[in-house]
Amino acid sequence: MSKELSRADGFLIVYDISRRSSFVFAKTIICSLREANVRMCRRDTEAGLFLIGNKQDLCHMREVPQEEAQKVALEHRCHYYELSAAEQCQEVNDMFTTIVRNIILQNKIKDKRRPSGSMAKLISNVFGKRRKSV
Ligand SMILES: Nc1nc2c(ncn2[C@@H]2O[C@H](COP(=O)(O)OP(=O)(O)OP(=O)(O)O)[C@@H](O)[C@H]2O)c(=O)[nH]1
Repeated sequence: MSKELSRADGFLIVYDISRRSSFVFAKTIICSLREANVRMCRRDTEAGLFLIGNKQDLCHMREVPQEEAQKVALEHRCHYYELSAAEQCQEVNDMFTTIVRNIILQNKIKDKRRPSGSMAKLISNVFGKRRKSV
């Protein structure tokens, strides 16, 4: 995984519910992101993954059952949404708001877990801020 990708707070992986090949590709991406987390021992600080089934308006041509996508999402600790970007503008907005809120919350939790933050606070409490010598 590149440095830029490893710093990401979250990933939105969008597939087309009427094209199974796009779902298969989405699964490949999810697996490689989670494998990278394991390789880097980042289970505690892993990025949020959001699996999104788009083109819900084409459900009469559906090739990916919702239950199957939900199962994959559950297996890989992803949040799951299904919507139509073309017809559900408000749902898309709400989804982005939820995703951003979720990432902010996760970052707060990660910050609390990070020992270096509290160690830095402890050092600054003990020694105070360095003053310039006169
Ligand atoms: N019916 C329907 N079509 C959609 C929806 N969202 C996007 N599309 C159409 O899907 C096509 C691809 O959309 P893009 O925005 O180009 O998405 P992309 O991920 O770049 O897609 P690719 O070009 O296939 O890689 C366009 O013709 C869009 O109009 C949707 O919710 N419903």
